[in-house]
Amino acid sequence: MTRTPVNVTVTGAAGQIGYALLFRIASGHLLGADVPVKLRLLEIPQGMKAAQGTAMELDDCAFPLLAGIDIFDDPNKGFEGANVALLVGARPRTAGMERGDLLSANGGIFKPQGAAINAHAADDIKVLVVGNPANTNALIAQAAAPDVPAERFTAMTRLDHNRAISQLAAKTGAAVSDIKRLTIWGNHSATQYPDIFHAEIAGKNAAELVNDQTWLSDEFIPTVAKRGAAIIEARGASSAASAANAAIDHVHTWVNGTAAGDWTSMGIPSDGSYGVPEGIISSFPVTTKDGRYEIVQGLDVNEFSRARIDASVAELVEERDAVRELGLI
Ligand SMILES: NC(=O)C1=CN([C@@H]2O[C@H](COP(=O)(O)OP(=O)(O)OC[C@H]3O[C@@H](n4cnc5c(N)ncnc54)[C@H](O)[C@@H]3O)[C@@H](O)[C@H]2O)C=CC1
Ligand SMILES: O=C([O-])CC(=O)C(=O)O
Repeated sequence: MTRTPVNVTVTGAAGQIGYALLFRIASGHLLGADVPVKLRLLEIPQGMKAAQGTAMELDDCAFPLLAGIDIFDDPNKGFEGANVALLVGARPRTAGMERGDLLSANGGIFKPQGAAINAHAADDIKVLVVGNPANTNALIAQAAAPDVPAERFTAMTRLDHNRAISQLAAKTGAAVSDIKRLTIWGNHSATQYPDIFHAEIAGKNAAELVNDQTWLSDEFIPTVAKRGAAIIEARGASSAASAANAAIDHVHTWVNGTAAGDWTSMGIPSDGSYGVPEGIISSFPVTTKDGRYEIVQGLDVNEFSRARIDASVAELVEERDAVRELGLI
């Protein structure tokens, strides 16, 4: 093992996504089978004991790539030297909580974490926000980190992307590996828009192959957009292993690149492409190479897609305005 270990900070390490995520990071799935990692686990004081228990289990796996584990309840220490930060810990919505309350509670988490990243992370820091509302939490963290290039703050829509591929494969009988160029646009919420108009199945246009507008409008889009709620209903707990898997996919693709002829979906600060207001953290089709991403340009957006992208972006604008009013950005 000759490479310098990469420092990976994971917040919410004692939570259910954390438990599904840490073992895969330590076994090399996040960055590659030849990249040693040092884990920095960040929790709140009440989560420290459980995080220590998870660290004991990580030790017990004797992962050859795991070069160390440290556990913190202070973000300034947790993000020190971080090259990759996975912001998973968040305040869940509880009964009677309004959306404003949720944004405000999460502001109390993501603002100080953004500031700690600004002050202490490595120069090449890459941030993925998983904790909900992921896009707006990413915006809050990014606004608190003015010295870090804004494009390093991303939000997770890869779970939605993977869910959409799986639903499309089930409908068409195709293998998931034959499906390319699917896009999630907008917010990681029920307004998101999974777009198959540019997707390809074994090289053929997916929308033309499916040729079923009713399925698209009444089944595919709502199934993907409301899958999180369906999992909660079925499992009695929110998606954890699939969310952890998507976080691994997001960072792995960001660092190692998209395959030729394909793209992925990431929540990223808009540069104004496709009419999405600049600065909003919205999901786009992106290609990645050498640790950088670029929005896929020049796609025709039909009327059906335009209305759905606009609706999801309008929700993001509302969330941005709400956190602005709360003084969080
Ligand atoms: N973007 C996406 O696609 C998805 C996002 N999520 C979101 O991910 C988040 C985490 O989910 P779970 O692991 O299931 O929740 P969980 O409740 O099991 O774990 C959250 C953990 O975060 C910790 N935590 C809370 N505040 C913290 C802080 N300030 N610093 C460090 N740690 C903190 C808690 O102590 C807890 O251990 C939730 O917000 C959930 O809604 C879940 C699935 C998919
Ligand atoms: O809805 C939730 O709380 C979990 C989530 O984000 C998802 O599964 O997409």
